[in-house]
Amino acid sequence: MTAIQTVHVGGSAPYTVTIAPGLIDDGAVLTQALRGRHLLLVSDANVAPLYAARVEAAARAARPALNIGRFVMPAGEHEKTLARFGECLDALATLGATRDAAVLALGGGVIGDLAGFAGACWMRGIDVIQVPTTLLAMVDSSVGGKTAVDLPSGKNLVGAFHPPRAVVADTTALRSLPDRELRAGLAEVVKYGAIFDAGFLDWLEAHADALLARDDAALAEAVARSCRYKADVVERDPFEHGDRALLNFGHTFGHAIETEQGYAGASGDGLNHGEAVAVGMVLAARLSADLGLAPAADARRLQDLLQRFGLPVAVPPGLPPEALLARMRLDKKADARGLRFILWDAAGAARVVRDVPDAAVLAVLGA
Ligand SMILES: NC(=O)c1ccc[n+]([C@@H]2O[C@H](COP(=O)([O-])OP(=O)(O)OC[C@H]3O[C@@H](n4cnc5c(N)ncnc54)[C@H](O)[C@@H]3O)[C@@H](O)[C@H]2O)c1
Ligand SMILES: O=C(O)C(=O)C[C@@H](O)[C@H](O)[C@H](O)COP(=O)(O)O
Ligand SMILES: [Zn+2]
Repeated sequence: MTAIQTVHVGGSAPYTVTIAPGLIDDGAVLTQALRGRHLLLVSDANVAPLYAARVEAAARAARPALNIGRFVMPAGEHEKTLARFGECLDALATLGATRDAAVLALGGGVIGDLAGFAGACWMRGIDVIQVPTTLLAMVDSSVGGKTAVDLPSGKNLVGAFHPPRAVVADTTALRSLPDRELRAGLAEVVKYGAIFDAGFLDWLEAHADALLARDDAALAEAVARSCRYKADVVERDPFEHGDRALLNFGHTFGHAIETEQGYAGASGDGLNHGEAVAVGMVLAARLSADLGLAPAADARRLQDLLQRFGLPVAVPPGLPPEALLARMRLDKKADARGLRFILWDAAGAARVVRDVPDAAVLAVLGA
């Protein structure tokens, strides 16, 4: 029996992450933050048939007067676009959503980011309830208030910080998740160990088989621990002026790969976000070793763990190092002084590093 777990995210707009089996049918928890009469459920074409009717029924049972609309879009990173964002806003207009309305994001990180951004923009900001259904969304994207859509020129280039009013993670939703997506989520779980806590890497190594076998208790613990790491840093630094940037470990490389591949992860012709981050973390760890900042053994340890989780650890063929470096210059961590990298001094101890020579970056990219 897996118990209910809660993680409090403090700060000026506090909220609770509730993690337990069965929450998709729990109207009281799903609607805990609702203030008005309108709710737009946003989901994708894979998730909606599995869970949307159950969420709607539970919400209606708890709040019979609720006027619920539904916006369902095609699945995949290549759909996290301004055009779909516009359609989501149109759905809010059709619903007649007032300023006390809420958006409920039911799905993975693509839905959470896009619906969250719609919530941030509709009438300059309405409430957002995140109901993550992928491991990646439970451990990372549903928490922290980063919302965005992609442009062809770069990942998450249009977005806003807009914290949710509640996060409701039903761990039984992970049972229908494709294996590939489970592994992608494990990449962001590994990230917390890599940047904050080598002891968590020990735990992941010890529980790798249980996690891959979708053992309920192991998954629930991985979700709750990950949310705690994220809540801690987001609470200290909600707008990424400081150490929240550490959550971007592996992302400067990973985002460049995703963008260069045209966000083709869903079709299998490219890496998805978690996979690209896995490659990026290995490159960041190698770069740290090449620069003499960290032991090469720690990079090998990270690579071994990611491989054990079935994740890619090398740049896919056909992506020229120079093209990836050019993509990285439009990363949100770059500023007028140039690129900033999240590197580490050792496993569990990440930091921001400037003035990394291009040659060293190109070398880990395979030039
Ligand atoms: N805002 C943040 O802080 C943050 C953090 C990490 C990642 N992200 C973003 O999240 C996105 C990646 O999220 P993702 O990995 O969840 O991808 P995703 O949303 O594309 O979901 C992956 C796939 O799983 C399917 N799916 C989702 N839940 C399912 C379930 N329970 N059963 C069956 N199928 C299911 C989806 O339809 C999709 O095909 C990227 O756009 C990334 O940039 C944002
Ligand atoms: O919450 C954060 O902060 C993160 O960086 C989490 C990342 O896993 C996530 O992919 C995020 O969307 C990347 O942010 P970006 O600012 O580089 O787009
Ligand atoms: Zn990420």
